[in-house]
Amino acid sequence: MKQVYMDNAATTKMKKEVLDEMMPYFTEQYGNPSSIYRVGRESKKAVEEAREKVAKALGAKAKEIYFTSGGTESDNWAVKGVAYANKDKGNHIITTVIEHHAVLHTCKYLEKQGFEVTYLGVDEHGLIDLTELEKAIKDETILISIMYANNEIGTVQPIAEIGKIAKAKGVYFHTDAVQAVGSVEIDLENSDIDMLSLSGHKIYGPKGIGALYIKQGTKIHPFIHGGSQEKNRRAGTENIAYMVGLGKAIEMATADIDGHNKEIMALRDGLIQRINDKIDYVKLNGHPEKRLPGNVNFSFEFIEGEALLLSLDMVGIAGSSGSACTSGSLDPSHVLLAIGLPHEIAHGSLRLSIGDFNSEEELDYVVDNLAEIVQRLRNMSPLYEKVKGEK
Ligand SMILES: Cc1ncc(COP(=O)(O)O)c(C=O)c1O
Ligand code: FES
Repeated sequence: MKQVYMDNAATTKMKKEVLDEMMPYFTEQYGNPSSIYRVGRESKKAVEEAREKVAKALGAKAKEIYFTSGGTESDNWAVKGVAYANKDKGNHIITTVIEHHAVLHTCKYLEKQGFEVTYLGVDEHGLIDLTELEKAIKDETILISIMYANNEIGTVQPIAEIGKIAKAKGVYFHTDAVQAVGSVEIDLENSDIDMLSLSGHKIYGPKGIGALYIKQGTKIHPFIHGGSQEKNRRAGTENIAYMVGLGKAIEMATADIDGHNKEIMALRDGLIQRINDKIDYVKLNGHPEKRLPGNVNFSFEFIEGEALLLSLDMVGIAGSSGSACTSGSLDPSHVLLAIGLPHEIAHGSLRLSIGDFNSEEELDYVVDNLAEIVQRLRNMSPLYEKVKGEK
């Protein structure tokens, strides 16, 4: 059966070029970077070259890049690390209600440890209000953590403006850029971002590797205690092959962001257009313009997301939904509720995230099948029959 993978925001298929660069570090190049003999020195060199690549892709200095096990660890480190290191200054953190759980659950944990957290709301498109942010800052505020782009609805926040506000008030600014890297130009040297999280598996690199950018001079605690790796801040023998993979993946993902976005956006806009044309009672979630190039998120009235996903899977299409059944909790997505969707509409949502391996022809297959499935499911819905009858 045909397989169409449209869940690139969940994870991406690793590129062959990335795997090729990683391979020698599993076998011949096995040295410990901390050792002084040749195989060790070669590993050290590979790690530092990978760090350079990550730094270059983000306009940062190599010494400001710390390898981690992924986006989740980077977020945990940034938020907890700054909170604990700056307790003498204050105990207040500002974030948003639409963050990834890696930030939200970390903040919930910190609340139990005596920190106070303000969760900013968002408008119907998923954007925060800058005036509200400014008003939320108080003398005790030590950190603002706001994601660059949202993983579910793709909305891109006004990061430069947030950075300016944070800097003017002398508050650290962390951004979770796991979904943004490779899709937006990032120039850290000329930004007011103090910490930035990224992850390998969202940019055609391996899973289980990521990085945290920590601007020089930022007061932050180490995350893992032990050996002297990562400048005494994140101990443990380096996962060299994966670091090399992340270096290659980010180099490829940022080589031509504009050109790449044009291609992906053409596919995305075509998909949005065709869904709007072919299916009624639909709503595009997220910002009409300020959104990630590959993100498509629709709500379909009179539909259960779970039934939709299972039916799509039966014809080989992989997408995702903010519905309870896929998130493992009873509530629908906190992001869809935060943009004001009623429960029943949030339940009927579908995210299709387009990536480098998708083609125009695949989109035709998706739209044709989606239209058919939606109609079939709606024909089983008494509510839909009632609304149709009234029309
Ligand atoms: C916005 C965002 N932050 C953090 C993460 C977590 O990254 P990782 O899977 O590398 O731990 C993800 C991925 O699910 C994400 O989309
Ligand atoms: S769609 Fe699965 S619980 Fe509603």
